[in-house]
Amino acid sequence: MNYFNLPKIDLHCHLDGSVRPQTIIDLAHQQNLTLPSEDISEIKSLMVAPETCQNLDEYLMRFELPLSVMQTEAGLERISFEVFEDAAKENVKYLEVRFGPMLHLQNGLTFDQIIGSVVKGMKKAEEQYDIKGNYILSILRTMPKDRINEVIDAGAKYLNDGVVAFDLAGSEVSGFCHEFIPYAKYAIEKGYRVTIHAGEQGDGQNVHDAVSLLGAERIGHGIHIKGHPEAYALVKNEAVALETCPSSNIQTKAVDNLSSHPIKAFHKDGVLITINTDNRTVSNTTMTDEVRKVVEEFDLSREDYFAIYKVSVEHSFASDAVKQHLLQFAE
Ligand SMILES: O=c1[nH]cnc2c1ncn2[C@H]1C[C@H](O)[C@@H](CO)O1
Ligand SMILES: [Zn+2]
Repeated sequence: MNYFNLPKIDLHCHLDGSVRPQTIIDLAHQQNLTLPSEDISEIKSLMVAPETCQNLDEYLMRFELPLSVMQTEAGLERISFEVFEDAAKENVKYLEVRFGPMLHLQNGLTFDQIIGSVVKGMKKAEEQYDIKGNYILSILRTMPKDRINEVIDAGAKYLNDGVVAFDLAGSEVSGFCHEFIPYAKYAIEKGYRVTIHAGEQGDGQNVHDAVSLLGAERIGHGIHIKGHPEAYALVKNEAVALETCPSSNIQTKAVDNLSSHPIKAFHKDGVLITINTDNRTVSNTTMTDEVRKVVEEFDLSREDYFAIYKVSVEHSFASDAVKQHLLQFAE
């Protein structure tokens, strides 16, 4: 299989984890910021999480540097354009990018400016390349909750015009969903779709809670439904799609190595899985690499690949028209 030429869909990609190292240097100069180094390979090494991370929390420390240059409208718009450009150039046909608006308040931007800037960058890329996209607004579980509804309100202006869904991200502790029930409910009432990071560092019960308490239609990672029969059955029976990110899962120690990743076992058993990058820079990856790794490690056929592609289309938060467009690329 020619992995580069295959049509691909990425439903789980973080904006701040997918910044080009050169862009960090350019924006730091424009914004008069001092960098730890001017050398691009050193900047890259500060952004890429090592395979020897202890856990998710260590992985999450790699976002500080990119976030430092993501505090202006121009910076956000450029980075958004570039992530769609990079994906389009490797035949990603549809990309859902997520980010945490609350992480971009350091210079006094409003939520409208923050969300408006990334949507503008995405639309510019959609005009130039054969790619379609949408944004997901992530709330960081460890941050104060007092402004969550403000984020939801600000994003509502862009709903189905660049923004489609609500997510919870960041460090994962057991039972976190209980604290977020009113916020997820508010987002759903406003018209957001819901995907939640769960079962990555935390247990399978978090996945069960995300679906049953928060209304998640998709789950970020969801690895730990393995070993939790109730969560496994719920995900399978309710056709909740898992957004699997193989390279990231190894770095964060969600799995020991690729061969022990449950992705193929899930797929063979009818649990809906998708293949995604998580963070193009922090995980030092592309969709081409993620697809190659999964297909080669688990000896998937072309038919298997396109079955997964179709799950991605069906469970994307794209409009029906975009879904029809994406199905044209399927075999
Ligand atoms: O894989 C992840 N799990 C949980 N949180 C994550 C992951 N990748 C990135 N994040 C966090 C760090 C980013 O700053 C934030 C918003 O994109 O989301
Ligand atoms: Zn993620």
